[in-house]
Amino acid sequence: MCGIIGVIGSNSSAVQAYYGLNALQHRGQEASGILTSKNINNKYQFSYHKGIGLVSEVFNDNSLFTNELFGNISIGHTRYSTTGSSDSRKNIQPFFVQYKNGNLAVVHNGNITNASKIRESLIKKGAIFQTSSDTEVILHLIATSKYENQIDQLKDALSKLEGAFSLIILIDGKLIAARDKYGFRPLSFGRTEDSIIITSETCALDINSAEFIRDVNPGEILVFNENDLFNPASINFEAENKIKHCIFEFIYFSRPDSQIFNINVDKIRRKLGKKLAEKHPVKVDNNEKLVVISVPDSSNTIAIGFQSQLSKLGLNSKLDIGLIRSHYIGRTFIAPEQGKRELGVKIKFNIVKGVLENRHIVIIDDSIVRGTTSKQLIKLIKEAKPKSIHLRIASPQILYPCYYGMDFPSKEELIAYKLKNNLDDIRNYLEVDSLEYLTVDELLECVSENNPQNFCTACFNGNYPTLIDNNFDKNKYDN
Ligand SMILES: O=P(O)(O)OC[C@H]1O[C@H](OP(=O)(O)OP(=O)(O)O)[C@H](O)[C@@H]1O
Ligand SMILES: NC(=O)CC[C@H](N)C(=O)O
Ligand code: SF4
Ligand SMILES: [Mg+2]
Repeated sequence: MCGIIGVIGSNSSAVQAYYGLNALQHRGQEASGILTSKNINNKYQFSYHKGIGLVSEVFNDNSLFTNELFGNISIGHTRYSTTGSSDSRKNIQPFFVQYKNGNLAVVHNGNITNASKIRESLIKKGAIFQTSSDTEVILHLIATSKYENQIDQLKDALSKLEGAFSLIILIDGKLIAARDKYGFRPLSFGRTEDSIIITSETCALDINSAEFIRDVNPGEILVFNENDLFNPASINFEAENKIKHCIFEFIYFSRPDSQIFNINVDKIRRKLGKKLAEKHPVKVDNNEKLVVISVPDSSNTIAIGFQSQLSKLGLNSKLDIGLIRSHYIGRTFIAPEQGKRELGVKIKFNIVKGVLENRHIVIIDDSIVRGTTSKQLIKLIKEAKPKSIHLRIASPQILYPCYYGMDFPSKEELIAYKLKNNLDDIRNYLEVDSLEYLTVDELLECVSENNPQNFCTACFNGNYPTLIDNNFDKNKYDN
């Protein structure tokens, strides 16, 4: 998914980008970078700093902001790799080049499904690629466009891309936001007194005390000029928009304090929990008290909704904290290798024995992807000897790969696919007393204030909104 941010206007733009990237850390934990443009004697110059690791690890020296990153336009990125190796420094964004019209830099959230085709046709014409990432084709397409004007070049380039892209582009004196016609990934912008901030999630506006203005529309290019900051030019580069927001942004990716696709994430997570309890409640013999526990952090709000709905249904329950999560371990699902994910889950959670022992427990999680988290957690919870363990999942079974910015590229990795979507087999594998998921329809009912047709649900039902590359290989261009 990745987190992106762009700031134009203030001379502390890089510091604002840094604060924003910290707020977006949950969207990518592998690498991060900030690039700043400064105008020295009427000449624009880029300076940048990037590295492998968390934002706080990469930017651990304050003097970077006073000595290097001090211009009035900055862009930043925190990476969760989907195309191109995660541990290769060359794939760390922002990417930048100098070309016939000046300096050009980009940060990207999403995954371009025809990147391989474009790359190979450019290579045939003599292009030299520096990275193994899909994002690099954007720079090539802009630089090789037949148009003179930079906005025309950009329109030309973007209309050749397929798949998911929320972009922030920095050219001399301008900051540009653009979003694919489906609006797969979020992108919005806001303002402070003297700057404009464009970002993946509104939590990065809040951390900068910026006021939200609106989302960048699907198929829109928005151009902010340093000389007229608050009057951006809006250009549509696609005649027709077929909106397909990623519904997984609500389920897991985004932070609950963000507003994405014009809805508060927190509100949808609560609804998911309520719907789950309404359609798939847990009933215990003699209405004995059921202890509802969430798998922190992504399911905390879902568990609140679940328990409040159980109470409404007259079912005896209480919400409690049965799992303690180490905050020194990040998100495990988005770790790039299975070994790291397994180790991550193992060292991330501890149980609160007194809460679980001799109780009926329902564990609430937002999703089961590879099954790494639930398998290990249930084993751990059993050490506390509960009376029974039930599992409720606030999304449908994930049966198909995502090609739009989430890294589960092969079906064979997905536990529901491996077990042929047989609920009993999954329940037996996880060793729980009962297991239920939300259905796709139930999930869509939770986003009904937006048009449910406007959401991508391909990883649950295989209805991909675009052509996909069945031979996709994340590491195709890695050595
Ligand atoms: O079935 P799996 O392949 O294990 O993936 C699903 C799990 O991973 C995610 O949590 P994660 O630990 O990434 O993030 P969180 O701490 O924000 O919940 C998600 O919330 C599930 O708990
Ligand atoms: N998850 C993302 O948004 C990834 C961006 C880009 N495709 C990369 O792999 O770096
Ligand atoms: S396939 Fe799933 S994760 Fe990917 S964009 Fe669609 S809903 Fe989101
Ligand atoms: Mg989780």
